This record gives sequence, C-alpha cells and structure tokens, in this order.
Amino acid sequence: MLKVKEAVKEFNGFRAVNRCSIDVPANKITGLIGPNGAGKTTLFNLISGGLTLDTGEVWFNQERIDQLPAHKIVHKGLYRTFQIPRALEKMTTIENLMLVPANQLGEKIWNSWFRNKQVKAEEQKIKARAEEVLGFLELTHVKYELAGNLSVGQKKLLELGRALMSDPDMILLDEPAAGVNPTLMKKIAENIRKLQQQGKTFLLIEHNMDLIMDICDKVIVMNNGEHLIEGTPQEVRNNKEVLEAYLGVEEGHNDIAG
Ligand SMILES: Nc1ncnc2c1ncn2[C@@H]1O[C@H](COP(=O)(O)OP(=O)(O)OP(=O)(O)O)[C@@H](O)[C@H]1O
Repeated sequence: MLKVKEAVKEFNGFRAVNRCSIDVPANKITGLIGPNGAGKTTLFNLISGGLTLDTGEVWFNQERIDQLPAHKIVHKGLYRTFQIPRALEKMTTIENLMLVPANQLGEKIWNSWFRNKQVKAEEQKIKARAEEVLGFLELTHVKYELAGNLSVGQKKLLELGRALMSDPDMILLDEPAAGVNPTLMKKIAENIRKLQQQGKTFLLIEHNMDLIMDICDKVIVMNNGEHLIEGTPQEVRNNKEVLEAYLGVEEGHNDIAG
C-alpha cells in the first residue's frame, strides 16, 4: 500500500535517512523501530509531506505522493498523527475532533460561512462523526473536558480520534504508547487492532516492545538512517544485528536490549 524507494534526506550534510526503502502491506499493522536517532521520525515526515526528499520516491496506493503538500496527502487517505498542539489544549475534546474536517474543508467552509443552512448541515454531520469517534474510543465521558486536562493516554486516544475524523485508509502513528499507563495502553492496542480488522492500515513508530510484539504483523528496523532488517516481531526480536544496533546506542529508552 505504501512504498518508500531509496529515500535520502540530509540535514547540513548529515544523512538522517540513507537510501531507505520500505514496503507497508495493506490492512496490516507494521511497526517501525530502531534506536534513538535511527531516522524513524524523519522518514515519517518524508512520507507525510512534512519534509521533502533529497532523492527517492514515496508511493501510496500506486500513486506517487512525494511531490504533494501534506494536506493533499491527507486527502489521498494517508494521515499522520501529531501530538495535540498547545493551542488546541485550550479546546474541548469534541472541538478538537470537529476541527479536523473543518480545517480540511478550508476555504470552502469559510467562503460559504453566511450560507447558514449549508454550514449548519455540514456542522451537524461533523458533530455526528465526532460523537461516533468518541464512542468508539470510549472518550464520551471527557467530551467537554479541555484537551489539556486529559491524561497522556487519553491524549493519545484523542490523537487517534483526530486521525479517524478524516476516515483515512492508512494511519501513521507516532509512539502511541509513550508515557501511557498499562490500562490505557491496552485500550489503545485494542482500538488499533479493531480498526485494522475494519480494513485500516497502520505504520507505527514505537519504542515499547511489548506493544510491538502484541499488535504488529510485520516489523521494520532502521539503523543509521538505513533499513536494517524486517520480519515478524519474533524474528526481529531474536536478530543479532538488531540487538547490536540497540546496544550500540547508550542513551534513551531502547527497550529491545532490556
Ligand atoms: N531538522 C533537523 N536538523 C538537523 N538534524 C536533524 C533534524 N531532524 C533530525 N535530525 C537528525 O537526524 C537523525 C535522525 O533523527 P530522527 O528524529 O529521525 O530519529 P528517530 O529514529 O526518530 O529518533 P527517536 O527514536 O529518538 O525519536 C538524528 O541524528 C537527528 O539529530
């Protein structure tokens, strides 16, 4: 479904992503792991249009997308989750969800702002979808809570909820388990699996090996900007090269070595 071919990205002569190719199958959960500084976030940014490639290609659903701006990539059905920005922490949970399609409608909705009926109908539709997403994620009880007051795990669920508002085919998840307590982590894992069963495709960056082992069908390992190996979670966990890559990095939360 998603193919990255020979991606290269340099920052001031430092090669953060080095001729990296990955292949993400449809309707599966794929993990992207690697020690700190391996290039995972940079690769995510290259896929989602936050950064432009120096060389290489990105293909999504048989279509080349690496020349497209980020919002057009979202319209193609590929959504990348982000931490809830500071400004949105002052808005309620449901407002955070309702803003996603409102932003995507962009000028269309603002241009027609005074055509009241049409806007109201649109807003009702968005609200109904937001309520549905809240129900699915079991966040209805914090619907009117300010996003800033949610726990880390609830914020992660809200990030996933914002992704679901645009009903994408594929979701890039950035560390869904980071700082999340075990109960909510279980809930996040269940939701990801449920969504995959409904036909969604996931690529997730994650340092928590329990989550990787629990939900991933396939794991891709990056090191020094390169695709090191890939396989089932079990194969990757027992691989000597992977262990060496992690042991070579001393700082940070590199669970695999632990
Ligand atoms: N905008 C930037 N300018 C300069 N260097 C950068 C920039 N973004 C990333 N890097 C460098 O590129 C390398 C890869 O970083 P990246 O954040 O992609 O790694 P990562 O695998 O996501 O790491 P982590 O697991 O710690 O988040 C690092 O050495 C980082 O310092």
